Amino acid sequence: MKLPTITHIRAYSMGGAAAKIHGQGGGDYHDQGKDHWIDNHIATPMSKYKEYEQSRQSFGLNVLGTLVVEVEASDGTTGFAISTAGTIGCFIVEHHLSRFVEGKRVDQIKLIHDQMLNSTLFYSGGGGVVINTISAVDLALWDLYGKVVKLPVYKLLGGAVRDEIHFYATGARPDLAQKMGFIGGKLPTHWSSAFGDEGIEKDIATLADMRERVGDKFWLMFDCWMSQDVNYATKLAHAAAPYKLKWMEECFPPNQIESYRELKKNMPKGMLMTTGEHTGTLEGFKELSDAGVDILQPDVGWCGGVTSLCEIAAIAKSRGQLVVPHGSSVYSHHAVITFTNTPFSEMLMTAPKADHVRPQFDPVLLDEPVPHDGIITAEELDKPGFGVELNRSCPLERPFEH
Ligand SMILES: C[C@H](O)[C@H](O)CC(=O)C(=O)O
Ligand SMILES: [Mg+2]
Repeated sequence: MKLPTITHIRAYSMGGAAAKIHGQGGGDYHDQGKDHWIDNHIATPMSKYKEYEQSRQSFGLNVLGTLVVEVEASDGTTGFAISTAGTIGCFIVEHHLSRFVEGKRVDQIKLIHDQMLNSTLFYSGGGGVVINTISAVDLALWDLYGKVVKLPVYKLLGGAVRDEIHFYATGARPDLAQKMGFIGGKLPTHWSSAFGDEGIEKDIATLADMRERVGDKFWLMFDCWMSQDVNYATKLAHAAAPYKLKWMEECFPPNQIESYRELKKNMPKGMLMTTGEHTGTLEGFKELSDAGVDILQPDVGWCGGVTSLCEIAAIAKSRGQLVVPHGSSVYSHHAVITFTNTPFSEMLMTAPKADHVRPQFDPVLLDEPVPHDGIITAEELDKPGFGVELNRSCPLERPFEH
């Protein structure tokens, strides 16, 4: 089969600081409206500042907005993907990365990926918004390739190793998630090391209440969003053990490798230590794996795309660790269904009260599959590319046409 070449790459943004409209969700899933559980006094490294304690949006968590990358092939087929990078991402795509994409054949994804990573090293710092942007391009390329050869991405990656994906839910209401068929519920912690023992007592009270509601078997986890120090995390983990907490997630910022190593030594037996959603390099994941992280949690939209996610999964596999990506919907589903070390996956509950299942990237993707009774089947993923379409009724802007 003679494959077409890529003729155009285009980058659009929605929301973020550069936009007039906020609270739309999309690729920047933290950009939600008022009174959403995801912005209600979640513990963060900024919690120590009174004025930034209540809301993550107050310190700029939704400042980037959605980036949409669209690629077009010489046969007229288009592919696209989204991530969190907004207008900054648009600039990087149109003025820098476009040179590595346009003119290549649609199957030259690994070559383009390597060129994008190496050419941006001088300003990427090995992560952050540059890697988010590269991820969106990588995902768009996989989508295009799949649409050209009329195969779902998971088949291009080697095929499914299981018939269905089982999900746990992240949100404020694990008790409701249980009723919706999920296998577990991950709660955000609301208090950080800045609040000392009182913070621990308050989060344990929430955990105890949830344990009471969901019974003994349902998984409960804590997502600590980089808000702790080793001492606090150790105390919280031990206080949570009687309530059968399954794991402690992202207690520290991504580069505090020694803190993870120390916590791993201090954890109660059987409790898992997880992290990775803010790590953007292969080297970073290797260090986390070396430190004994039990579950690596890359975000496929922030770690270099599906191409990087497969490499990260291999690092975890080589040590008998799991890789359970951070949210990211279809972009994760197509990869994890091919991984032998991803026995379950995450559904991020973007409904304001976490009381029903809403597609994670609503409203930007059309036909985004969601779990029913906590499950998505391989069959549901059987559409070319990632099997989703771009919702063109969203207010997309193209600020840097090249
Ligand atoms: C709930 C967390 O603070 C964050 O918004 C999402 C996350 O880290 C996760 O799903 O994991
Ligand atoms: Mg997390």
